[in-house]
Formats: sequence, C-alpha cells, structure tokens
Amino acid sequence: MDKQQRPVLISMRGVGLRHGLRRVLSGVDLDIHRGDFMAITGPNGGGKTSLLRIILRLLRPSEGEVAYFAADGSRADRLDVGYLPQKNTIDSHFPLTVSEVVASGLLGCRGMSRKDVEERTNAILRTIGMERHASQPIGRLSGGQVQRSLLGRALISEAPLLILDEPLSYVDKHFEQRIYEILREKAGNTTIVLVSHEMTAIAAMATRHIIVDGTVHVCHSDNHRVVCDCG
Ligand SMILES: Nc1ncnc2c1ncn2[C@@H]1O[C@H](COP(=O)(O)OP(=O)(O)OP(=O)(O)O)[C@@H](O)[C@H]1O
Repeated sequence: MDKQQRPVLISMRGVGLRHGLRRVLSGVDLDIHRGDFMAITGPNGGGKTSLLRIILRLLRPSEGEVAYFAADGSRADRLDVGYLPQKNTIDSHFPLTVSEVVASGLLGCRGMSRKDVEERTNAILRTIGMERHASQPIGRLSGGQVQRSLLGRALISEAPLLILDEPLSYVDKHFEQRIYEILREKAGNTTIVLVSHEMTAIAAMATRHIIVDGTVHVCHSDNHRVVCDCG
C-alpha cells in the first residue's frame, strides 16, 4: 500500500528541543505511517537520538507537539513499542542474567503465564544466538553480547513499533547479517524506525529515509540511497 494511504501512527508538528542555551532540534514536522521502515542517518550530534527519545516521550520537546494515533485514526495515549537504546543503560553490577534482561521486554504485557514468558524468552535467545549465555550475568558479557541481549529485549514483545538506535554497534559481521534478516522478516508488518551510520544494506530495505542535522530532511526520491552522512 502506498505510504499516503497508510494511516499515520505518529505525527510531529513544529517540534524543537533545547538543552539549556543549546538548540538541538528545530522545526521538525514529520509523520510516521503504519508499516513504514524509516531509516535515519546524519552527523554526530545532529539530534537523531534526541528525536527518537522525543518520539518515545522519554524526552519532552521544548516546543511543538507529538501525537500518537490508533489504527482507526483516533488519538492514542500510548504506543506499544520495542526499543533498543543507543547507550547501554544497564548497570553492569546489577545481578541480572541474559534471560532476565531479554524477558524484561515483556514487563508491559499482561496476561502471560510464566510458561509463555519462558517459551518466548527461549525463542528470542535462539533468534539472537545467546542460548548458551542465558544464565550468564549481563555484567560479564562483551559489548556485542550485551547489544544482542538488548536487541532481544526490544524484539520479545513483538510490538507493532520497533525503534532501534544504532543496532549494528558492537556486533560482528556475522550478527550484522542476522540483524538484516530479522529486519527483513519484520518489515511490512512492523513499523520500524532505525538510526544508523551504516546505511548500505539498510537503505535498500527502508521505505523512507531521513537525515537529521538539527532538523529533519526527508528524502523523497523512491530510488534514494543514503550512502554517507551529510557533512
Ligand atoms: N542530556 C543532555 N544535556 C545536554 N546536551 C545534550 C544532552 N543529550 C544530548 N545533548 C546534545 O544534543 C546534541 C544531539 O545529541 P544526540 O545524541 O541526539 O545526537 P545524535 O545525532 O544521536 O549523535 P550521534 O550520531 O553521535 O549518536 C548533541 O550536541 C549533544 O551534545
């Protein structure tokens, strides 16, 4: 279905962000439609993570409005979302196992039995290739293994919206290919918003491309390929 016909999921109008005197984002007008695969790139410090955090309502914009919409077009208070943050916010001293970190992605899901949670967790551990590390404390993992675990946490609820901030960070080339497979499987039936500096493979999968450098530049051409950050 053409993007114009798909219902809007998230709408941003006149959104801006300041940190103290420093202006990070201004004049952001952006609609994210159901089923979009939106690839976001841009220079370091351009405001990509800030934009995602505003979309997630983890950060309040200094001006403008962010609205969520249900499938029938009515306003929604919240969205079910799987989120992979750019920065690993897990305290390495916190006594959590890989399984527990992955399963924590189900905390907002009601009505699941312990067995359901266990089965879903085991399935995701296989998806991210971390079955052998299931009982290992998260603090004793490599950077790439933590990243896989956090991706598992984002995927486990099978939320209709997936927001991934630099999912390719720390992972090896083999798992990078696995991430592309996962994204191909999800694309179409999940709305994906993904930030990356590595666009070669992702740009070919994405249905929309934007560059964030203090504001949002939407690339309209169907054949557009984002091959490098704008400088
Ligand atoms: N909590 C904060 N307090 C003050 N300034 C901040 C804060 N968080 C981010 N910034 C500033 O906001 C700007 C945008 O940061 P952001 O992390 O959104 O950029 P980015 O495009 O994701 O960068 P990168 O590509 O390096 O990950 C940067 O100049 C950063 O220093």
